[in-house]
Amino acid sequence: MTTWSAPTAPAPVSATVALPGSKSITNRALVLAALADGPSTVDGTLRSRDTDLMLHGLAAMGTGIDIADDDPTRVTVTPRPLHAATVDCGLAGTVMRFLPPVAALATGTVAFDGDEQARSRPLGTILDALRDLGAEITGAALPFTVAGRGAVAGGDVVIDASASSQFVSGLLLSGARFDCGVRVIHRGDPVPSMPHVEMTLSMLAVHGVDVATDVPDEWRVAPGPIAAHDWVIEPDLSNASPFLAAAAATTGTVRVPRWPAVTTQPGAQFVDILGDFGAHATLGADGVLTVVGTGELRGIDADLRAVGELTPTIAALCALATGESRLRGIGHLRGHETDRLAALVTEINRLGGDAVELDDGLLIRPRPLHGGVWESYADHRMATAGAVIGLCVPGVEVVDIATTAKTMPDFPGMWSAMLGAGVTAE
Ligand SMILES: O=C(O)C1=C[C@@H](OP(=O)(O)O)[C@@H](O)[C@H](O)C1
Ligand SMILES: C=C(OP(=O)(O)O)C(=O)O
Repeated sequence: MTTWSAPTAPAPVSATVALPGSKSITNRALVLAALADGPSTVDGTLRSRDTDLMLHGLAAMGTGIDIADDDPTRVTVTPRPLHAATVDCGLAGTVMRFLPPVAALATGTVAFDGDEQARSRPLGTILDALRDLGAEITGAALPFTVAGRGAVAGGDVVIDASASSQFVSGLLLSGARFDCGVRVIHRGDPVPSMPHVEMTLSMLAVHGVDVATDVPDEWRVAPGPIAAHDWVIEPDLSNASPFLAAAAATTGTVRVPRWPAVTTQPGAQFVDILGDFGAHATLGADGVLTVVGTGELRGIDADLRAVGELTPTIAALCALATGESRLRGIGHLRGHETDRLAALVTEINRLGGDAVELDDGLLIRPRPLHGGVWESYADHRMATAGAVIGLCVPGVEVVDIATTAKTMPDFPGMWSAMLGAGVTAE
């Protein structure tokens, strides 16, 4: 077992942190570009495990993928007829939910598999939906195959997307290329991560796809071409969260450049959540977000259904806070990279904390923490949550810090750079 000694912050952090591109925007841009009516260039492409799996999956099915020699984040995508392939999804929800509808448009059988841990992530909903829409699919989870026939009838489909918004996004991203388009009707508990559905809708609109959203929990994608579009990818605001949390946790200052004034990324909502903890944030006219820790770290009561992927960072701050916190609306996190509710409770409590798993969330009470092993469960956000706690608690040993490469190419390097010369590794 290799562990990473999380560095404590000997002084308040003071740093400017430039984040690589958004995972969610990158993987949508790549799918839309592959299905478009001409070549598109994606600038600022996130190059990480999840996005490289998307690049490889699309390339395996026949899409032209050209990476600029002088800039690995500049990718030109040329749509070509899609054919039989093998696709590795790793542990990436966006790959396992966005590519099966693309594969159904291919001519030939596309075989999907992924990490052992990915085989238990919820997937049946979108595979059943594709069957209802005319695709031929074997299996209900990874591994499975899609016998593409070069076309999908499309039409109406009723799904329960309460386990993941990606079921909706996956169907909408390819829906314009189905013969009849697609009408997705959600029936069930509320769809989580709705900003990610908004992200899908706004990116489809940029590609000229007509989607009607006048009926709640229903999305109608008109059939038709997807226009090519050159993208410049925003920085990943969810991956900004551990760095911004560092400012709040150490009474420091962290600046993130290129913070978008308007965005569908759920990470933008972390700014208000930091305010609830007691930190101050300002967005300058130059696009730099500055978060300043005030020394106060209150407990919070928050419904995180819309921003579930921020939970590990938020729970780390809750474990360091002076008051009780209650995090709600996140039962679906049990189907993320790992069961994040169980993982957070186990790891916070192993360090001496007081975390309790609730039906739909977490209750975290203040209790002094001590050093110890922090398991990451192959979950990039569990690993970065351990780093946040380690800023204030000497002796935190994070297992498999390399798993952060799922969505960040060099988290340990960026973390050290943020801490600068004053770093002490315990
Ligand atoms: O569509 C997307 O890019 C994502 C949607 C969300 O998934 P869930 O709706 O499964 O939470 C989010 O948690 C994930 O990190 C990325
Ligand atoms: C839930 C997440 O990822 P995925 O896209 O694999 O679902 C996440 O990044 O927090």
